[in-house]
Amino acid sequence: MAMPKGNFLDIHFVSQALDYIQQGIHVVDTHGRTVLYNQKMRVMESMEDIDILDKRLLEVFKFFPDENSTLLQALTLKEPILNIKQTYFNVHGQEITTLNNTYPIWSKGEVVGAIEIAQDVSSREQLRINSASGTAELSSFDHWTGSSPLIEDMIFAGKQASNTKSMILLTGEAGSGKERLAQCIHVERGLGVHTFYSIDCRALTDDRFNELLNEYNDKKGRRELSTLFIDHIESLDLSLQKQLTDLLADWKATLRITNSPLYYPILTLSEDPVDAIQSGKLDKDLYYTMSEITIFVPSLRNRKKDIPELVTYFIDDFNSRFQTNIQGVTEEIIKLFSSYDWPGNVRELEHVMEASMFAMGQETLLSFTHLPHYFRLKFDDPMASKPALDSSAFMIREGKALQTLDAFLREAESYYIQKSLQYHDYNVTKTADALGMSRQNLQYRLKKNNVIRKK
Ligand SMILES: Nc1ncnc2c1ncn2[C@@H]1O[C@H](COP(=O)(O)OP(=O)(O)OP(=O)(O)O)[C@@H](O)[C@H]1O
Repeated sequence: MAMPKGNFLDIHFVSQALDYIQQGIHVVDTHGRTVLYNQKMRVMESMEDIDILDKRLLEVFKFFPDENSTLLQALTLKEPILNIKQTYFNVHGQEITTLNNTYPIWSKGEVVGAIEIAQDVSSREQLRINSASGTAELSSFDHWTGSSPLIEDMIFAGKQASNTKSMILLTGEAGSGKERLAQCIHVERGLGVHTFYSIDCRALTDDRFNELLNEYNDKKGRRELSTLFIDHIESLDLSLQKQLTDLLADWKATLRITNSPLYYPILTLSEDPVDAIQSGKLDKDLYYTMSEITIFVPSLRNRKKDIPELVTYFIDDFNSRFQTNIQGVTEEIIKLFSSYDWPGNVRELEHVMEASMFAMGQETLLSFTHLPHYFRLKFDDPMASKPALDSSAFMIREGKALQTLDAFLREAESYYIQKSLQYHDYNVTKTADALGMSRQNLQYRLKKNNVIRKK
């Protein structure tokens, strides 16, 4: 490749240029850490830079046990891996299918990284049958993990709803367990393991939505009752929401006449319906049509009593998947987990547990040092859940082990940005100006560093 004159071919230059390419581009270094990730890839994998940059692939994506990432294969085999279709899951548990051409990158006779050029084929496979992993297992109320009062109320409401023929709306934050609850209701209704169909509305076009509904009609046939689980309604275009309103209104009208549904719709919203209507994301008529029975799935921060039970559940689950024998976690971990707010809910806890167990050697008790690096950074002091604001807090402290330079620099960055924001009365434009960066860059850093933005 011809090199331009001057000093402008830096990583930001390259990354901006890659954003114009209509195929997903993902570049990792020799450790499998992401160094470049273009706009198309962000859309295909529903991820932001902050979720992925500088992180190892296996910290971020989950692959089936017998499949390895094509990027990691290209790194270890030191040869191109061509035309491979790969299905995997992002940190939010979303299933992604891509068709990849992956190449090692060489410098001075050594492999220094790998580049993947990917095409999205998930949209062709958005009608999932059964659970995300494609296995025959569905969750049931008999094995629900968590028994806090809010969960008891939710299970009670779920069981009552299962006794009706009505459509059901599940609301709750991302990762709180809505799909899991939908599966429990399906099982409680006595429906078969292969009759739980799900459509994820994120990134669906008009045509694709209709195609999926037709595919569903073809697949479900007329013999066995099924659930049609429509996930993330708020992501549908308003015109599609109108279509969905009509479909659900027809469904209700048929039920009134025949008193026996052809299928059971269960829908989800990951936002507060009132906020979503006010912000113009959710059609009011759709909301009224689908909200006959609404069940709220509580966020993990409002039911921290469930954390020890969930931790034990994930240890057992990953022990059996990874063939390990981890016995438990230290008390410090439970205290620390209970002091944290879990914005990504149970899914975030699941990922933290998975990454921590992955990092363990022969030890049988999971402790602070096993937690993923990015997660440890949130807890300068294992008992604190907010980044330090006192200038002395991120300096060298007596009786405390030195942190790595990388961790120190991140902390310093977070501290300096926070102070600058306070100084400029939380005005992002003025702060960005003063710090000599674009507004967009500052916003990215605010997110990256979990900086608190309001007084
Ligand atoms: N009670 C639970 N016990 C064990 N695992 C759970 C529980 N609740 C949720 N999970 C796990 O957490 C992850 C997120 O759950 P789920 O997909 O049901 O959430 P969601 O609310 O539908 O998320 P999203 O809105 O992002 O689609 C899944 O891997 C799920 O298996």
